[in-house]
Amino acid sequence: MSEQQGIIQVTNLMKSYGEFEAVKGISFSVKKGELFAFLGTNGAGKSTTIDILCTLLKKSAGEVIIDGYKIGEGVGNNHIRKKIGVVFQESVLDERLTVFENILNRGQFYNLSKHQIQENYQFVSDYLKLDDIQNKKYGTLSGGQRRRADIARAIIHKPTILFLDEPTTGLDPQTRLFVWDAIKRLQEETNMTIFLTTHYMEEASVANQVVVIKEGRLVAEGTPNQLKEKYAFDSVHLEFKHTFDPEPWLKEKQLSYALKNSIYTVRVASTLEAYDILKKLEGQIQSFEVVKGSMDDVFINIIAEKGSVV
Ligand SMILES: Nc1ncnc2c1ncn2[C@@H]1O[C@H](COP(=O)(O)OP(=O)(O)OP(=O)(O)O)[C@@H](O)[C@H]1O
Repeated sequence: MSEQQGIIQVTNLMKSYGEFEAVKGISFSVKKGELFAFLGTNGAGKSTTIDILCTLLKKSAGEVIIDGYKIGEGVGNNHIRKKIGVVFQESVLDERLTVFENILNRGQFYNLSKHQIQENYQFVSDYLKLDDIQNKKYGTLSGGQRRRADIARAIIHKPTILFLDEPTTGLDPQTRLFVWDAIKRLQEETNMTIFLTTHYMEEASVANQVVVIKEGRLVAEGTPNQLKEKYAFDSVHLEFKHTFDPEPWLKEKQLSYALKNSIYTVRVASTLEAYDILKKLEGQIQSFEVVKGSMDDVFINIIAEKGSVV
């Protein structure tokens, strides 16, 4: 496998559930060591795709190559399973066992020696800070503690690729930051490839590569910056004094705008252009806010089929 080819290569992947086509021929590639964000609305086909990439679900058509091995052919699936770790939306740990016992079991599943499991346990405990929960039964843990244990279990065999299906959904902001920090450290310090689905756009904004799918089709891909350039824009939100009607002025200046709840959202090429508008309309403005284009805009605009909101 060359660096160019990518550690994950998906070509024209399709999956049908009976008559229903959940994944309709998607192609993309993930480079080794990158943080890859796989985005889409609910029901877009993200979990279906992840389940296929993790060898848990059979594809209907197309080709998937992971770490040089084809899914569904020869020893491909066995090889792939040893190379990947998976954190599902739903937990798969045993509620009656402690965190340590759960992780130990998983290590034995991979035929790791006792010594190797101990060594790897230190490694995962360092990243997920397991000391305070390792002797607690999984069933008694809070949501955030469970997530730490889930990720620890998924990486006890030090996989090359870690699949994370919405790893931070439902966590409080502080726990979310902790889990996110552990994921980023794993990527940066161990060169683990991270394949992530998330509904949090601030997480996607630090990915190396982003792919967006909609109704089973790939609708956009690129780096966060490339996508922001294409689908997001800076804007200035303006509320005017009641005595002033801004529409003739905005039209004369050929500015693109939208009006909602008496707030005008005016699209600008840069925050400097916003400054220029504010200066020109000084005296007529009740309040204002200058807003930088974000990954949220990117997502909303892509999903709305490139329709811009102003
Ligand atoms: N076992 C199944 N049988 C029939 N349809 C299914 C099955 N699993 C998923 N689907 C359908 O396939 C589509 C894609 O589902 P999938 O769970 O892959 O979406 P998703 O992008 O992961 O959504 P979410 O963000 O809500 O997790 C949905 O319309 C879903 O209802």
